[in-house]
Amino acid sequence: MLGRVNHVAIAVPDLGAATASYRDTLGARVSEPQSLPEHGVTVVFVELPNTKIELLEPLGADSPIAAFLAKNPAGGMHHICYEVEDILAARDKLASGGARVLGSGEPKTGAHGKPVLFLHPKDFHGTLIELEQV
Ligand SMILES: CC[C@H](C(=O)O)C(=O)SCCNC(=O)CCNC(=O)[C@H](O)C(C)(C)COP(=O)(O)OP(=O)(O)OC[C@H]1O[C@@H](n2cnc3c(N)ncnc32)[C@H](O)[C@@H]1OP(=O)(O)O
Ligand SMILES: [Co+2]
Repeated sequence: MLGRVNHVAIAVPDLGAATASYRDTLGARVSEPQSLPEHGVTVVFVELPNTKIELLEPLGADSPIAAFLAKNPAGGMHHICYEVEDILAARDKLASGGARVLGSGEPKTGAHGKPVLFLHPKDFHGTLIELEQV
């Protein structure tokens, strides 16, 4: 079911500072910020040879990462995104096995313009999983 790791996400309190750290201190190429109000975050992507790092900060009052940052005020690893060929088939297989698909259960369009879903961290060893159809 799982394909490549599309990205590893780090939630941060200050996207500008995190962008400068990756660009200037670590010498990485970082994309322009993307505001995603339907997801309650603003993101940038750090482009690496074999995957990406998504840096994300809360956007709006109801950001799904607000509670995470309240518990981790300096920021922290937030989720890992795996690529799948058929997100609906993956969803149905996982849900039939008892995994909790977050939100409405219907894929939403993610930062790359592709359908994405999230799986509850408590069902996967304390790790929030994002699936992205490629
Ligand atoms: C899609 C656009 C973009 C892209 O890549 O294209 C993105 O990736 S956007 C990313 C932001 N969006 C999301 O994260 C959507 C899915 N997330 C959620 O629905 C919530 O964050 C949720 C339900 C995972 C957690 O919400 P919240 O923290 O408000 O709820 P709880 O406090 O009840 O948490 C329950 C339980 O889970 C633990 N938790 C929370 N977040 C994480 C995490 N990132 N990794 C691991 N564990 C997490 C939390 O500590 C609670 O544990 P407990 O032991 O009960 O205290
Ligand atoms: Co993501």
